[in-house]
Amino acid sequence: MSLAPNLSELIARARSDLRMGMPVVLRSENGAALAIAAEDLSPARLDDLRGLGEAFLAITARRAETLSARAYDSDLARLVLPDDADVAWIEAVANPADDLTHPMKGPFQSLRGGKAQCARAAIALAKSARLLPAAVMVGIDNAYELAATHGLTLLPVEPALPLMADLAPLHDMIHARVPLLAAEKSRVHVFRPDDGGEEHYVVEVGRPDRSKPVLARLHSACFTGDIFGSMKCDCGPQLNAALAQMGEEGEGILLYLNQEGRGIGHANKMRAYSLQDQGFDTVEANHRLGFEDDERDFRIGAAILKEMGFGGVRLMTNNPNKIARMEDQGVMVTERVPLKVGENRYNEAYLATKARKSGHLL
Ligand SMILES: Nc1nc2c(ncn2[C@@H]2O[C@H](COP(=O)(O)OP(=O)(O)OP(=O)(O)O)[C@@H](O)[C@H]2O)c(=O)[nH]1
Ligand SMILES: [Zn+2]
Repeated sequence: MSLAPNLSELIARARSDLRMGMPVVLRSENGAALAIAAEDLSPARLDDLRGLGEAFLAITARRAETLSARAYDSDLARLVLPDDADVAWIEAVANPADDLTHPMKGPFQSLRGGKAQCARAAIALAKSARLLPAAVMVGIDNAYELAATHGLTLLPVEPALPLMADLAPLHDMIHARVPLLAAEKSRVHVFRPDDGGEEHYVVEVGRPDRSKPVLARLHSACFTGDIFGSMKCDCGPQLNAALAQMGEEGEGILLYLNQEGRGIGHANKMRAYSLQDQGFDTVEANHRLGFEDDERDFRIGAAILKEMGFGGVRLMTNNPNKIARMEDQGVMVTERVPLKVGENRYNEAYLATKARKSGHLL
């Protein structure tokens, strides 16, 4: 019956359940598990979960590396919860905030041997909910009964994992004229994905010819830089400079992609900033939190450009990875237009790290 949620809707539901601190039931071919995001876990929920069996904490291999814990499942580790582990223990393992003041965490016992699919799904869901990539879990036998009794979302893991990795189709929901200071003849488009994920925005300056490469910027959201004028990065000046050049040329396409913090979300970016205050650089901070250097999905940018009818771009960027990803996805980059603005004494080390570790062009 069409009233029941389909797989993509179940994934969206599981994502928001985790975000609210609710447990979800994950069912894979070799066993089921109950999972709760490690972030904001209440003591009562932890007690209930522990009452169901041997609990463990799933973290990414990146976080395990910092903790010197064994990651037998290659991309993730499943740490056995010691008998006396409480919410504070879980917080300290999942969240690197106090790694320096309390460096002696562990030793940890990691689970090994197969059966990591549910943990993999829990971490993928936590990442897509923009939470810390860590989940408290317990293996269960009675997945259907538990989900039905407690009204929990039940997600089949084998079909869900590839669907989560796929790019959901995006649709141009609405566009309207919005005169901008930098470019009066502008329209703002709202693109919404099918999967209940983030919307993305496009500023179309003028009416660019679809048959020629268009001056384009793929800008990843940076709330602190774009809105508040943070000097920790160069995002605000880059956004303004891109719009100014499009205004001068009379046409261009600015994609404003909701991939805050290189795709880790705003709260996690602020956690990364706090680690940077402790002396870690931008890449190390991401790793300590359990993320890769860059968690953005540039397929979104290419899909929006293609949907709007553009096959080629003159891309305003210093990031060679953006160019490579556009070309992988069939959007030709005929020219790189450098965008070097906004360097200041607060962001010089950040920009130097991006050049040294992430291949950004100076
Ligand atoms: N995780 C994390 N994200 C950051 C940090 N500083 C800035 N960001 C994010 O980095 C992204 C920068 O986006 P862009 O300016 O589009 O991309 P870029 O890779 O710098 O490439 P170009 O600007 O095109 O050269 C934004 O999503 C910011 O929110 C940081 O220290 N940590
Ligand atoms: Zn920024």
